[in-house]
Formats: sequence, structure tokens, C-alpha cells
Amino acid sequence: MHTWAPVDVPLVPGEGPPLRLYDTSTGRVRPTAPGREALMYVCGITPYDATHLGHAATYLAFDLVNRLWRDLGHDVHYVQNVTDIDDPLLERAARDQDDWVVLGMRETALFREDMEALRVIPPRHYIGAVEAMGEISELVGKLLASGAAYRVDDAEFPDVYFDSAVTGHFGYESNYDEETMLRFSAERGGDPERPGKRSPLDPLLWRMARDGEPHWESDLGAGRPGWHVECAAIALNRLGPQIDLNGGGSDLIFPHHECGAAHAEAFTGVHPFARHYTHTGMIGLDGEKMSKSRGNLVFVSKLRSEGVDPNAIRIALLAGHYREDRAWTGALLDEANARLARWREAVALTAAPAADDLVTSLRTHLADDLDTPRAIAAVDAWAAQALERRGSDETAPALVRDALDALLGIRL
Ligand SMILES: Nc1ncnc2c1ncn2[C@@H]1O[C@H](COS(=O)(=O)NC(=O)[C@@H](N)CS)[C@@H](O)[C@H]1O
Ligand SMILES: [Zn+2]
Repeated sequence: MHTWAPVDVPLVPGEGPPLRLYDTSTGRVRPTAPGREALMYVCGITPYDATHLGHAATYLAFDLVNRLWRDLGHDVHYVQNVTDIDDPLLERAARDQDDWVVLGMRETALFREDMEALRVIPPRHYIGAVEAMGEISELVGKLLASGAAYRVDDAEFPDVYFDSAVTGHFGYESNYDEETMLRFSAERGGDPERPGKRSPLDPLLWRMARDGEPHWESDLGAGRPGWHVECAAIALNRLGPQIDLNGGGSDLIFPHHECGAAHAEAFTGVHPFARHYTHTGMIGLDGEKMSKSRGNLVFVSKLRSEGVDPNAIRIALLAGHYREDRAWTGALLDEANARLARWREAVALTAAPAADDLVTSLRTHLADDLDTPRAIAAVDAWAAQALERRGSDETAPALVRDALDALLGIRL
């Protein structure tokens, strides 16, 4: 699947401290320590209801990680999937009498457009589950052959499940207790109540073909993959057995990232699969998480069609900390528009207060678990000074413009 348009990232003189990020599995903010090439897998959309502001907030957070690693001199091998086959997509297509393939393609195209408008740096590999069907079924076959997976005793539908006990670490990524894992498994696409499973938490790897359902031929028999194994296969085959960061929203902590990590580790024997598991808070509207099931969605494309500057959307979503559950409000957008106008006015000056300290502050705050509220406050302070008391440094406006572009993705 083709990715979206590249983004030019200006070079900013100097270097910041190592990027430190909160890691869900250890419950701590820890330094990331990528090699020359940072390896990042961020789960992509299930292509319907794209791109709502919750999606956007999550991809913007990991765009900052991408930008900060580049600012520290790393290449970034960024991989993202598209869950273009799965129950929720089929259900939505059925609800709207839509062809599920057409729905997926249309929504993925809109997502790419919105990511380009938001100037999110594109993943190097953007891979759909359907196009990866061969490698996914191959991984399932290997897990089955190794004894890490098994078929339920169901003559009609001998579906393949993963044995969540095999790695001996199951639960280390989320740190949730059994009761919480069972609840989230049931709420988020799992089938803990399915008879014949070794453990209720064992996730589906391969669903044998049902009448009327799309299916693919494979050595496992005709069927389609479970949700988690697609991300394990796509990540392993492009990034290898251990990556620097596995990212997504907090609703992916369990079962999705727990199971994906367990699949990878059962296959490779390498633990942990990801050195950081990083998750974003939920964007809400009127006190409820913005979600497809609730239908309380605000779309990037709608705001764009109303003439909203994507840079203001970015500022509004980055004004809160990425790990906080936070609300989207009209006031947030108004404040972002005012900021954008003030910042643009300040960098349009021919001279301004020296900005070296500002650049240092930006790097320091962002390296501290993406502390965008403090970073934005530092820009506000510099802009206020520039507009009220002017300044004499003629290189400062251009330096601020480049730093905001490179580090925050905001084009003034
Ligand atoms: N309200 C929200 N706030 C913040 N992030 C959200 C919100 N809703 C969904 N997300 C995040 O947006 C990303 C895409 O969500 S999704 O479209 O449901 N797709 C999936 O979760 C799977 N395709 C991942 S393999 C996920 O990381 C999810 O956690
Ligand atoms: Zn995923």
C-alpha cells in the first residue's frame, strides 16, 4: 500500500538530550536508546470513520517522536499497518450496505490526505493486512507448528488460537490483573467465553472461513487472520525481532499490544519485543471518548473543509499532554488559532529576542516525555517578548520558524 507524501524537515543547529518516554510495561519514563536507525511500529487505522481527532492526536504524538529522533541524528524506520480486514470493518460495511473493500480504500485515502495536511512524516512502510495475508498466515502456521498455537476442538470451525501461556511473560506489557484482562478482551474484539480454548485470554490467530465472510486460501485452510497477529507479522518482517517503540492509543494496551508482543516473542524467543510500549490518552467530546461506536466524532477533513488551518489543529491537540485523556472543545481550537496568529506575527519581524534559549527549552521539554504544554508555553513567552519589546537578533525569527517546523511540525 503506498504511503503518503514526504515532509521536508529543516535542520536546526545544536543537539538536545536523549528522548525519554513513558513505557507502559515498566510504568516509568525511561530514555529511548535507538541505534543509528530507530525502529518504530505504530498501529494504523481500521479504515472507517477516518480521520477523527482521536486518531489525529495519536499519530501527532508519534510524529513528534519521529521528529525528535531525527533531530538527535537517527534515521527512523517507521512502519504502520492498515487493518483493512477485520470484524469492525465488515460490520460497518454491512450497516451501510457498502462494499468492505471500497470502504477501506476510500477511508484509507482520506486518512492519507489528512496526514499530509497535518504534515505527519509518513511511515517508510504502510502495509495493509490484506496485502500481508501471506506473511500473516505463514506466521500463524509457524506458531501452530511450534506448539505456541492450537486449534479449538470444533469440528465445524477449527479456528487457530494462540496459547498465551507459552512465553511465560503474558501480562508484562499491560500489567493488568486477570479480571481486567478478561473484561478488556471481551470489550475489544476477544472471545473469552469461547469453549475449547486452553485459556479464556487466548487470542484468535486464524478464523476459518464462514459463509458470506471474506476468506483467503492458506496452508491453515481458507479463513482470515485475527487482529493482533497482523501487527506482529508486519512488524517482525520489516523491523526484526526487537524494536525501539510499539505505539498506539491506551485502548491498545490490552489485548492488542500484549498479544502482539506475545506472538512476536513466541516466534523469535526475543524478549521484550519492544523496548518501549507507549500509549496516548483518549480524546473525548462532551465527556465521552471520541469513538466510532459512540458516533461522537469530529473529523480532520470536516475542519479542513471549514477552512481550519491544519497547523491550528496540530497546536490544539498538542496543547495537552499526549498521555492525558482530554476533551476536544471549540475553545481549544480558538486558542490554537490565536497562538498561530501571534507566533506568525512574531516570526515575521525582521529582528527579535535571541532564540537560542528557546530552542534549548523546546528540545529539553519535548525530550521529557513529550512535554508539549511546557514547550508551547516557552514559545508563547518568546513571542510575547518579541511582539512587546522587539529585539535585535536578525537570525532569531528564522531560527524559531525552523525549530517549530522541525520539532513540533508546525509551519508558520
Ligand atoms: N478517541 C481517541 N483518542 C486517541 N486515540 C484514539 C482514539 N480513538 C482511537 N484512537 C487511536 O487511533 C489509532 C487507530 O485506531 S483504530 O482506527 O481503531 N484502529 C486500530 O486500533 C487498529 N487498526 C490498530 S492495529 C489507535 O492507536 C487508537 O488507539
Ligand atoms: Zn496494531
